[in-house]
Amino acid sequence: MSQKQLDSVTKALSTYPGRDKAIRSLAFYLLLHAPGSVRQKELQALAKQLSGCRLVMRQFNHPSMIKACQMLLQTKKGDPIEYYAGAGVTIIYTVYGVAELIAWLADAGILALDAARWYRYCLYLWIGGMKILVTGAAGFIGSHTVLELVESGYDVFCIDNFVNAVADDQGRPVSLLRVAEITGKQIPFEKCDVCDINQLDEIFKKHKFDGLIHLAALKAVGESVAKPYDYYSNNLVASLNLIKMCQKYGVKNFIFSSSATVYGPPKELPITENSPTGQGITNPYGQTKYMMEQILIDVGKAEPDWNIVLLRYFNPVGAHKSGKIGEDPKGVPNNLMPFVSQVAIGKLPVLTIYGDKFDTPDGTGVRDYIHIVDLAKGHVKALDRIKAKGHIGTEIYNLGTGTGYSVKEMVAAMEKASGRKISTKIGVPRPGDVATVYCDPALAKEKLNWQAEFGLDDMCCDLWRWQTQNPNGFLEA
Ligand SMILES: CC(=O)N[C@H]1[C@@H](OP(=O)(O)OP(=O)(O)OC[C@H]2O[C@@H](n3ccc(=O)[nH]c3=O)[C@H](O)[C@@H]2O)O[C@H](CO)[C@H](O)[C@@H]1O
Repeated sequence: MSQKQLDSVTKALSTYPGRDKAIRSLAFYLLLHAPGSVRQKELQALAKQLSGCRLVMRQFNHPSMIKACQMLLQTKKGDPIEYYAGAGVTIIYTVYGVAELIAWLADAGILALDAARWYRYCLYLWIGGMKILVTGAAGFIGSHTVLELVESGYDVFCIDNFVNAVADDQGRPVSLLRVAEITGKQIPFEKCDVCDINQLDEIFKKHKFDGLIHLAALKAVGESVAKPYDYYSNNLVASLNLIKMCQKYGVKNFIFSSSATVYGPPKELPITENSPTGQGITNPYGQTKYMMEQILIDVGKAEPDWNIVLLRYFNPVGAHKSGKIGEDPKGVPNNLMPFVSQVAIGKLPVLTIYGDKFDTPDGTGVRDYIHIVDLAKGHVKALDRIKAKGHIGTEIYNLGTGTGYSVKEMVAAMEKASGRKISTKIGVPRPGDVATVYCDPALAKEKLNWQAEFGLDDMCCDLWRWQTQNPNGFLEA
């Protein structure tokens, strides 16, 4: 190539207005979506080459970058708006360039870092962080979800009314303070009851949310039977208020925390998203989840430009591997695993197994237990999908592992993780309990590129670490 040709190529590359945005975006798109593709290997190789190509092309921009910096220095005294705008853009590009270089070096095996994560950071820098309102943020699912959101580059704003969370002496949520400790980032929080529409309005007025994750709800199955009014009014009013605020302030991305309970007693196994819902739900808590699904599905039809994702959780257990956040039930736990770990640590004397005559291999109930961190990541993936696609309408996903374990298997796994004997006795079946529940998580794998990564041992070891490091939950903080 002659010098003249080289000069014109260099000039074209450094002045092309879109520069390599298209290549870069395509590379990230392929990296994020290739795992579900049949031509996964080829696509990933192509993505790597495109990304490498981007780095090479960047070199051509160096002279123009230097010139831009010179111009920036010259405009300093003249026009402050031009100066600060220029400085802002230069800083963003520099941060982006460094993140991308790290991603590429990790991808090439030169740096021992998680390349996918660094590519994701680039993507977030490029598109800009989305600001997500998280309701019920200080709870078990909330705190883990906030942590994963922050780690993935999302901006969060957290609200909680402390109905099921612990505050320190200054009224701050202890779980989210721990999340701040783990992530090294501040977690913005305001105490708010989602049923208080005026307070909610103030919050929506102050912040420009790009989406929300609605987790705030009363959730004790037995209590809901005793206090149906509280459950219907709290869970439904809270959700309706949020829908109203979203309409008023133009927030169009709504992730809702639903539950496997909407399927009622399963008619088929594994349960898919197309399995029938709403039949045989035995308690008001489950009914509120089902009703909210119906309401959101209708809102999705009336607001075609909204994105609504209904996440049907199976049985979340475990804790973050740091041992700093975990499930902190008030009083005697209703769910199996918090009960089991409290027996293991000696806070409770014995676990009553609710029936051993079910039609299962060992006679005890079988459930699809999922590690809380996997569950939390499902929310991030739902937002990633909205971000990547722009518009998805209303979608529903099962978040489970697809594997069922019995009560006896769970107790044995916890004995192994804790190294302690867990006393059990056989009781009568709990009203409404069914023999076996587990899901088919294939749709979430296909569309969200999400699947549970942690197994039974991780669930029990992480739960045990949380339990031993925090024998009284968040109270001693
Ligand atoms: C019908 C229903 O709405 N179920 C809720 C309940 O599911 P599950 O009833 O599936 O969860 P769970 O943790 O209460 O029980 C799991 C299994 O352990 C058994 N067990 C439980 C406690 C105990 O002290 N002894 C014992 O043997 C129980 O019979 C079942 O076979 O909790 C989930 C959260 O994790 C969801 O909120 C579900 O919506």
